[in-house]
Amino acid sequence: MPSAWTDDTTNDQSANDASSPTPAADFLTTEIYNIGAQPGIRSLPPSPERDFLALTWGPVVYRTAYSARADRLLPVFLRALSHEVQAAIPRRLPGTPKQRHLLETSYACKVFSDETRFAGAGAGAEIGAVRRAFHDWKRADLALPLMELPARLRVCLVVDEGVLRALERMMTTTTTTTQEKDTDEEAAEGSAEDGSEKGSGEMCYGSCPVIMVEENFPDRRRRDSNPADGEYPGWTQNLSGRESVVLMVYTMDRYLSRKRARSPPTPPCSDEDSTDMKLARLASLFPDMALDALMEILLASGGCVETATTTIQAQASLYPPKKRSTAGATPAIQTSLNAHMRISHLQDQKRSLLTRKGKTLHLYAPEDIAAHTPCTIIHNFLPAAQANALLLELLDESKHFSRYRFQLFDRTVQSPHSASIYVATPEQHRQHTAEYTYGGTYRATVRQTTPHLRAVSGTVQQAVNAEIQHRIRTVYPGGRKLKYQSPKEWMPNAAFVNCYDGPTEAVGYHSDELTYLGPRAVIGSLSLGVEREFRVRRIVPTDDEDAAAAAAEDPEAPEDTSEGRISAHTAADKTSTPTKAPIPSEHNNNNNNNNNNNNNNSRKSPTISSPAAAATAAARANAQGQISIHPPHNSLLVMHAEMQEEWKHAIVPAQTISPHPLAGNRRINVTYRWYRDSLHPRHTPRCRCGAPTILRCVQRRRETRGRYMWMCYAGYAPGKKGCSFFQWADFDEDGEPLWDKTAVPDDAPWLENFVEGQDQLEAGVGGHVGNEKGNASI
Ligand SMILES: O=C(O)CCC(=O)C(=O)O
Ligand SMILES: [Fe+2]
Repeated sequence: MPSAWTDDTTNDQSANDASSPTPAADFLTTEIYNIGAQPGIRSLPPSPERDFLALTWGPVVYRTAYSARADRLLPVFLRALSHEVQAAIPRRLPGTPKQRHLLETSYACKVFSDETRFAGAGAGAEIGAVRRAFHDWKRADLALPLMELPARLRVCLVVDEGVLRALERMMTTTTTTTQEKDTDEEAAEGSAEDGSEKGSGEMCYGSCPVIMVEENFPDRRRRDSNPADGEYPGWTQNLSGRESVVLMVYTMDRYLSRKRARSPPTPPCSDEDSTDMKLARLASLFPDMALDALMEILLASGGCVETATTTIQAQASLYPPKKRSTAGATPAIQTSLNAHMRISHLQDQKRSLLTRKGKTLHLYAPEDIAAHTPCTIIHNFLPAAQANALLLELLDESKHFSRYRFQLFDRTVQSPHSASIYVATPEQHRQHTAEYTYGGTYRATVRQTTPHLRAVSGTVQQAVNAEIQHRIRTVYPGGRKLKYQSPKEWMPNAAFVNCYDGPTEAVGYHSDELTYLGPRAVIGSLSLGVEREFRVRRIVPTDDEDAAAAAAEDPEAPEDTSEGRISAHTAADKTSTPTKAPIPSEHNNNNNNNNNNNNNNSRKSPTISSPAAAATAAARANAQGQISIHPPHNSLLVMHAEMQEEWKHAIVPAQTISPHPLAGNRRINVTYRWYRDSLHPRHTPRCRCGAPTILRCVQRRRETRGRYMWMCYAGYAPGKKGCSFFQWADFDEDGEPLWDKTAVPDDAPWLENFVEGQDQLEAGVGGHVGNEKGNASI
């Protein structure tokens, strides 16, 4: 992959330089950075093909000449083409040196070479074989959607005998006559450097013909590409001088050569129906098509059902559906499950069919993620420029991040990534460093929120509230919120920012600490930079496991502790061998009464965890298999109310990563959280060590499953010993703690959120339901 993307982007100047607004930056954004997030491409499983599509630009070439001479000339042609393109970059796509470097190094072409399929399919009628192959590669092999493909997927080049003959003539002429030096200095420099064979390096290839074939898919940005205009679907073919032909394809309004007569405008479609209604009409016309595909076509047709219908019919007649090729597919990876499954209330039952012991199921499509995990994902969440600005801001901030230390059995270890908490005010800063504890200690790195972090939190707040409401309507039993879930509007007032620098940085399986968020907490998680694997696995035992657990000695020991308290590896997860996670020892739940003040001394000390117990717990947690999500740059993952109690999540180490143009090897993740005033440490119980306790939920033991408890966590702080304090925690239906609030003085400062100008949020989906003490959000 492009070496330039591994450049030292810790240098702010270079990172900013890469995003300065120039034609080159514009090109990089539209043709590369945004491509990975395009519908379809973003749903491809990790593969060289996806990297090619998401990280490079350049033409797709079909070779139709297969003689010995062609074998010799094709590499010359490709080198010459690359040379032409490199030479044309500064002319056609001016930009900063960094941008130019990125453009130069991310150029890649893909050559299809298959004598049995393409031999002789050069020009004229036979070009149809190339068209069909090009089309099938995109539609059947890659399963890309119909619309809005990048330029390289709408134009292919054909190298036939004629093209190579012309090239050979030029080479002969060039080597036998006085060399006609390319007027373009850049071209000459490039050719000298590229090591081309003698004679090809300094030729002027501008006059070498190349066959260019365009597929005229409708493009929502071009009214005249509407299929209802009459000429759709169509292909055109050019014999063009090749100088910069590839760049011309990209730069000249995308499709340069098609001189189509403008048809009279399409009669306006009725716009009275809602999108749902239109979608329903399309679905009834094309019952075999997936709803998301229909939605994409509908959007690309400007919301017009008639246009969408014509598009689909034209596609169907030209390219009847072909069985999807499995060649090259990665085993055990599903790109989309929605052909088989739809969201319903039977999630668990369906998931159990999907995930199996020790196996990882990779999900990409948002509807699959929503159906089979406790998360929803929104791709392309922020405007691209805002996401990039936030990323750059946080990359800069990350030099202040720290690794937290925690006790792992008898060792003190560091978190395998760095992080910082962000809050809105100096008062909150004080509270987060001196009052809130995390896994038994105070956090050293707490920082005041940054401009972009703050600006984005309003958007996150709106989206998360909308997703919560949607989840309640479509997934939760009876269309009602879960027991203990807050009915109030979700209002983030702290952000945890993590930085994973390189493939080995990770965070092990954990659930996020509920101590200050309360039961059924929702968290908004924004991913920026490098795409990494976010894995989830369900920890609620199945009936079989219940039976086994009942017979076991240590039925309640969780696999690991709350967030971040896990070893620095998780390679174990990849191989299904047990994770070495610290285990807070079981609290004994035999005492199942509701006495909140009942300290149960029969609980073992939390520090007496052992690697063997961790292994058992990890193996148990692995029994139901795991699901892998791949949040791309600029995606918002909402961890819904069922997540923290019933699932664990991790960022697993990667074997390889695809560098991000701005972030290099780094991934930044922001989790927006809503700290509840009613769970401020001034309220929560203290243990016998005098330390604040943490809130946990019982999952393993059937009799007490779903109950919450306060427990001592001091034993997880480096060098400290904990006590065996344990107390049941009770909440009302809405997750508000049931304790004597009058005992707490009410003059303490309350939490404040980030967002200035609250009015912009009040229009948010789900309505403004009110707020504890009128907080605004982060
Ligand atoms: O980086 C991520 O996506 C997850 C981070 C996380 O789990 C956490 O901060 O608790
Ligand atoms: Fe987490």
